[in-house]
Amino acid sequence: MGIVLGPNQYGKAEIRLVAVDRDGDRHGIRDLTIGTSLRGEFDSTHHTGDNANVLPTDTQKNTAYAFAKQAPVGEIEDFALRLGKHFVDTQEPVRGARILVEEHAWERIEVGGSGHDHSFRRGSDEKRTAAVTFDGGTAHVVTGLKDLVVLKSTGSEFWGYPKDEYTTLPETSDRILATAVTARWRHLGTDVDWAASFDSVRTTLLEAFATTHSYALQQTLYAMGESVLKQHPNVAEVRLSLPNKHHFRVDLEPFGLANDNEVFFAADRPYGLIEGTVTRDDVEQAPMAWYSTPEF
Ligand SMILES: O=c1[nH]c(=O)c2[nH]c(=O)[nH]c2[nH]1
Repeated sequence: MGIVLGPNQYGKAEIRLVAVDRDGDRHGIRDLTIGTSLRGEFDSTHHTGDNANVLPTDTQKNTAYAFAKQAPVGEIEDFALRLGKHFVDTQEPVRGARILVEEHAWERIEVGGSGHDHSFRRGSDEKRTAAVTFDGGTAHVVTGLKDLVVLKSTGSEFWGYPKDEYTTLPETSDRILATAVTARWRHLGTDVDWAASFDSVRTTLLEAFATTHSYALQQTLYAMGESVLKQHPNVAEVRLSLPNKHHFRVDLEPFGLANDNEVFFAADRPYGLIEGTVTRDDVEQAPMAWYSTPEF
């Protein structure tokens, strides 16, 4: 029986980078959390601790900061592509790079009816994400968003499920449906207007959530993914992770009050977790684009 090293990668996780665009009095601010992971010829360090091929994770972190100084960060997909290509193209033992970026929102503080030049407040928890994989030839770009919290106060049912001796959940034809959307979508190619594409996919996801009369969060998930693929020919597949943020109708009978779906208890855990991929059946799958992507 032999023991061998399996797939491995290494890099710096959660590099916190804030870049201020000081071009003029009206500053811009970009707030990113970046992860780098390198794959390649790293057997020696694992077997003997010979680090001749190991570009330190500290250097990887420094590279992200230096790149943010040398050129505007731009769209996070482009920034990730630049970083990934740099590591593969400049370090001979590095055969592949995976760069993860999460962008945190800041908004200008309103003063006297207009946004202040250099004072900001943190926006919502929603993050825009990019996951770029580059193997020296092909680059895969997976754009996404996280923690987009949405709720429908009606237009959601859940019934017709199997019941056994442990089932207590009452069937319902009217409930609150709420979730925090994590979605990632893989682009075909890299010649994309990332900002416009992101806005359009996000709008599509929200519209599909709002307009689908839901009999299950699973059905809503599929409708959201299908809608993105129908409206975006450049998107090959969509992966969604939807926690079912349960809202339980409070029993007000003890107080002699009817509760016509007006008062709910918002439970934070446990929650149902509905996950799925919606994909075109005529595109080549790209497992490397998703390798070790968080949530999927
Ligand atoms: O939309 C739902 N899907 C489920 O699978 C499920 N399970 C459950 O208890 N409630 C719900 N709701």
